[in-house]
Amino acid sequence: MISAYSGTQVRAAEEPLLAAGLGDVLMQRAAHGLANAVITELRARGRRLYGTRVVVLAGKGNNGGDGLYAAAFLAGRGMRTTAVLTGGAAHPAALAAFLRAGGHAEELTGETLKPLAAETARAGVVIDAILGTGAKGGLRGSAAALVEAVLEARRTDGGNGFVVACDLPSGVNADSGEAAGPVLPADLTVTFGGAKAGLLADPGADHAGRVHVVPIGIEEHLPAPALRRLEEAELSRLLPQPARRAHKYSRGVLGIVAGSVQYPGAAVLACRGALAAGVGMVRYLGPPEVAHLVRQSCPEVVCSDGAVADNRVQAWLVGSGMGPEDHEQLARARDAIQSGLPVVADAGALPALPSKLAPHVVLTPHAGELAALLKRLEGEADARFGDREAVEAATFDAVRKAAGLTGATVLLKGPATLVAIPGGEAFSQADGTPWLATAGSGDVLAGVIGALLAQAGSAVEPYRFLGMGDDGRWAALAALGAALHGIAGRAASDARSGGPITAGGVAEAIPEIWGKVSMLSNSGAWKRNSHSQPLR
Ligand SMILES: NC(=O)C1=CN([C@@H]2O[C@H](COP(=O)(O)OP(=O)(O)OC[C@H]3O[C@@H](n4cnc5c(N)ncnc54)[C@H](O)[C@@H]3O)[C@@H](O)[C@H]2O)[C@@H](O)CC1
Ligand SMILES: Nc1ncnc2c1ncn2[C@@H]1O[C@H](COP(=O)(O)OP(=O)(O)O)[C@@H](O)[C@H]1O
Ligand SMILES: [K+]
Repeated sequence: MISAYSGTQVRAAEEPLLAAGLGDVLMQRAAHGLANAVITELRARGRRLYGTRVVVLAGKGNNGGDGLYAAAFLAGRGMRTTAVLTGGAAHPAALAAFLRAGGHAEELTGETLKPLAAETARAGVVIDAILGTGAKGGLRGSAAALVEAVLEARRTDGGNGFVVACDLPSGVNADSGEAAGPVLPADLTVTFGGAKAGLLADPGADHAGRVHVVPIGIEEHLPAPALRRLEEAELSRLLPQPARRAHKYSRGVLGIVAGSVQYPGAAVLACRGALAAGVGMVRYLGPPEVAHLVRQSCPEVVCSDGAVADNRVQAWLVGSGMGPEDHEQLARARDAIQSGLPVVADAGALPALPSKLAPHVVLTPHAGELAALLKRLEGEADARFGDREAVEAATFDAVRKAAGLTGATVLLKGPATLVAIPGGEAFSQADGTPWLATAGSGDVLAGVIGALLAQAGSAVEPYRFLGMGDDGRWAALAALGAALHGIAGRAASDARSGGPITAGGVAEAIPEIWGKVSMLSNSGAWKRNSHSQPLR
């Protein structure tokens, strides 16, 4: 699991070591990790260190100090290093070390801005150490002008050096991933002590490139993370496996209220997602025309046009492919949401939610749907997240806000899919490929999460190892679904040499991904019944 922290959490964890006079030791460790990452990257690219030009953009604080110490180390290895001092001053000891090592420093001024921007754009390596966790707001003033000029020079002259962000791309908010001003996008972010939450949430995640965490000795002082990312070890532990004496009802039945005469395909794709994700049985409720199509495409599904109350299930999925005019389906969706069972509420169910929900209700909006939901809940006049762009500019805050206002678990779909419960645990999964942005892909995801909810029952124990409160399991389940969906999408594309995929293709890829991920677990996966079948 990747654990990510707010800037404040990391700074608090540094406190005891700073109080013990270890500030310079921490900085040396950070700088060393940064320099080593640069060397590893250059070697991986088949580039020589000797003579390669490095420009470090160094702010006046400790982030700039890290960058200057790292550049001093690289100068000692024969790299040609220039420091651009962006804040009118620099960390004195780090600057002295840099100059001693043979580095060359330039002050950023009105006159030097253009030539320094051109030099930065041409450099083989750029270390962005303007601002770190001490930033207030985005880049401003001459530092902002420099980054804009570098971006412009790269656009026009095509510089292709790689950019390494020191701790986080300067101007990205460590807590939220927001970026109020210009940002130099990094190929690699080397972050210290623990990943920053803003590196796992867009737009910060988009600017960060690959994220590499360098331990500096503060780790034992870190609290519970602000944001988690499940990796293979956790996924394999959390994937349900049928017990030897399982029967279809004990494995979990998912009721699906989805699709409409206008969008019948959504019902089919949701069913396919659910069937691929290990559920014991799917019951479909909807108009006869849609049920007919579902039967033809998925003969495993039991269809009816009955009422929610007449169907015994362990979880519901409602809303995919439904519009505001589908009154009968919407009435079923409301009944399902109020049943007290775990529910995925997707697409068309989102505008028709009851006012107070609980974390066992998982909402699955994309950014546009989340904006509409928040606009309704906050009131149009006060809405901070009134449109898709506003949500995309602050995804982590938006998803947390929606969880807080609704009381539900909220999953915001996107390149980094975020999941949050009210006032608590949050996850970020970025396992997919942009090819997943294809019609019907969200319906498959809703089916997958529905199937996981149906299999999870009320079990709490399997999630304890994640170190969260009990409600956090709803977020973990949703994150597990997003991860499966993302990995399956990537596998489906890889099987076509990286080419496009269809939503149906994603569903088809899920069982094999499930099998592969489960095989990684040797601790015995999640067992609902007492007689478990060992994994082979
Ligand atoms: N505390 C420590 O001893 C350690 C800190 N570390 C590094 O130090 C960084 C944090 O250092 P600082 O607290 O000095 O803060 P920064 O280096 O992030 O920011 C420095 C200063 O920039 C100014 N500033 C803030 N917002 C600005 C903006 N929007 N535009 C222009 N200037 C702005 C402020 O005066 C601020 O104090 C971390 O990100 C990490 O890289 C690491 O070296 C590990 C140890
Ligand atoms: N750029 C992207 N990179 C990776 N995954 C993406 C990207 N854009 C969208 N996705 C994923 O694709 C799915 C799209 O869902 P959604 O927008 O609901 O599609 P639809 O409504 O057509 O079913 C989500 O799982 C989302 O996380
Ligand atoms: K930085």
